[in-house]
Amino acid sequence: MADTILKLNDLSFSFPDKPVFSHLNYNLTTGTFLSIVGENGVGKTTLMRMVLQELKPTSGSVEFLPNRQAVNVGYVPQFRNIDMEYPLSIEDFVSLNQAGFKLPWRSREEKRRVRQILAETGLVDVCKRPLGEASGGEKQKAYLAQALLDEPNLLILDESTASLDPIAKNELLTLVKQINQEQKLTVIFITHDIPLARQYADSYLFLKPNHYESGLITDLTDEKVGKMNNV
Ligand SMILES: Nc1ncnc2c1ncn2[C@@H]1O[C@H](COP(=O)(O)OP(=O)(O)OP(=O)(O)O)[C@@H](O)[C@H]1O
Repeated sequence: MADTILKLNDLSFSFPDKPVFSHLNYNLTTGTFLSIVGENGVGKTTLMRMVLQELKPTSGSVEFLPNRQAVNVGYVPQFRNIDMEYPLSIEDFVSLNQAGFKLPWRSREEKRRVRQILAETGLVDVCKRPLGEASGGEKQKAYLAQALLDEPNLLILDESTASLDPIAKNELLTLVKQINQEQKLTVIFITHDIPLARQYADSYLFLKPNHYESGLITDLTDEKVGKMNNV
């Protein structure tokens, strides 16, 4: 039987003035590309904040398997524009996630690892460019590379493709899908874009206020999306 990396056990969460979701149960299998979908404000980011252990469940639990230490979570945020004057190059920005990062005293091994990640993410040719001058797609790849440098086995993409053009969206997700398949990296992709989820994900978790549904992405038909939107 396939291994589970993350379990949501009867998970409920409320802010003091707002219940967000209740009694959520989900088993995430190692190596799955899961898409979490649902309208604005339904609680997708709140759920990820619990996985990142920034928020504590009101009841229930988030369980990492086989144990907390075995799961290294990487996080790629939503696209944020970076000031043109931002001083670091793409390479130095990616290196920020390296333990003991001290420019320019990185060890040979640390430099080799950064080079390897830059190659994996297709950033070698632009790595000396100031991050502020990079395109939107290159900036998101730099965030991805930064997250991958720490060798996560669970990667969260939190609306990371929102506001990218279709070519950059597909480039980023093709790259993530390739790493997901080659290295069995488990991926949680939060998005509003159901066609994009269908193109790349294996499974879905659809959140609605007081309701959720999950399954294989092939079962997320237009009819089901319509039904979910009317719940
Ligand atoms: N710190 C907070 N205090 C109170 N309410 C909050 C707080 N943070 C978020 N909320 C509310 O909790 C609900 C869930 O927010 P969340 O950001 O998780 O939704 P989301 O599904 O990620 O939305 P979006 O797709 O717009 O990013 C929203 O109604 C939001 O306004």
